[in-house]
Amino acid sequence: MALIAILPGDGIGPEVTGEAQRVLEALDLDLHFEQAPVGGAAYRAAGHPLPPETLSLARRADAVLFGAVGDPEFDRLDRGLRPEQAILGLRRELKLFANLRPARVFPGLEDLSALRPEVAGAIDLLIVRETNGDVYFGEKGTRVTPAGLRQGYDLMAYDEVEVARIARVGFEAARGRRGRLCSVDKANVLETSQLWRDVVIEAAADYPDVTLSHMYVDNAAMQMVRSPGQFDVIVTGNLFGDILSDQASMCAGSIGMLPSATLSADGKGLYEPIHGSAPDIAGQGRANPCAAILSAAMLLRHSLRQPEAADRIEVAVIAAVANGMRTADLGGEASTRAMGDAVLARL
Ligand SMILES: NC(=O)c1ccc[n+]([C@@H]2O[C@H](COP(=O)([O-])OP(=O)(O)OC[C@H]3O[C@@H](n4cnc5c(N)ncnc54)[C@H](O)[C@@H]3O)[C@@H](O)[C@H]2O)c1
Ligand SMILES: CC(C)[C@H](C(=O)O)[C@@H](O)C(=O)O
Ligand SMILES: [Mg+2]
Repeated sequence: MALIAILPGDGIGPEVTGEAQRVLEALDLDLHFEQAPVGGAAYRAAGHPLPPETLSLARRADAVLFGAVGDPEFDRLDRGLRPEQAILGLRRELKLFANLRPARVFPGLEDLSALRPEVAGAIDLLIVRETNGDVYFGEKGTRVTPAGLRQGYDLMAYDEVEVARIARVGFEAARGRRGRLCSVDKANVLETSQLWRDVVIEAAADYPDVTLSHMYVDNAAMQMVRSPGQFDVIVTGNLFGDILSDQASMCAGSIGMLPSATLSADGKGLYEPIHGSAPDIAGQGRANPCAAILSAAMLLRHSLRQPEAADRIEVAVIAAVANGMRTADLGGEASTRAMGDAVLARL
């Protein structure tokens, strides 16, 4: 029996993970679920966004299904106590450094893509985002400059081991797809990126079958809109990957459709939609649960080694959407629950 930790979090997190759990339960796979609070919900209940009990459940579990964290009520809290610290803490504590964010247009959603119609169908890419380093985890704080000005700072840093291991994830992913890896950096300006580029080139020696290219992040953002079909796998740092993946979601149609897996070297995995807690629609039953449901499929594929079950979920989501099931973000009026029902009906 496999233990799945369900960490619903805030806002629409519980709404979308609820549907993802229903889908997992329907597959009859001998899974056991344990739930724990995280983010603002955990701060409210236990005074900390990532309480020790929640972290220890995540450690014990075979995989973690995560909703979203973030609550405007806590926006003025100290950084260390903000709900968002919970997801950063989980990524760091469980050494989840490799965040996989696939983006493709689902059949029937081509019209929703922010791209020109002639290129909308071409987007089918995987962003491999590093999630243990970069400005997210460098030294940070506020201080007063000699001129008496308040100053905030966040150190951007990557060491060669961190870059080499995410590069390898990118090369391996490209090898299993169309054989093209684009490393996205800002090597014309940043020391971090120059090291990044050197280390990626060194790693390429082990992957002669993969075609490696390099692109500055500003150009990459533009190229993704101009000609998305040129990208197969993108490997990039924490901050650039965060931004590019939200952009990729709208190229594909909606942020409500993009799942993710965040993996460690020892096979641990946390699975979550790329979107946040969406306070503007929370509690209304209007959120699209597809990203969470597709994250559950990634959980089956990567952590539980159940590719057939993962395929079943993905096929069911594709069929539900192709048959016209539309939540508000997809231009329709279906509720979160109705979308979950439609997927369940097609499993
Ligand atoms: N991994 C995470 O837990 C995560 C990710 C991103 C943002 N956040 C947090 O979430 C909070 C809100 O952030 P934000 O508003 O910048 O981003 P967001 O992704 O929560 O929402 C952006 C927009 O997309 C819409 N949206 C998002 N998910 C949707 C879905 N499943 N169905 C339909 N519409 C959807 C929202 O309604 C909103 O208009 C913040 O506290 C932020 O820090 C958390
Ligand atoms: C909530 C925030 C810390 C998080 C990130 O920046 O990694 C989110 O935007 C994401 O994409 O998972
Ligand atoms: Mg993000």
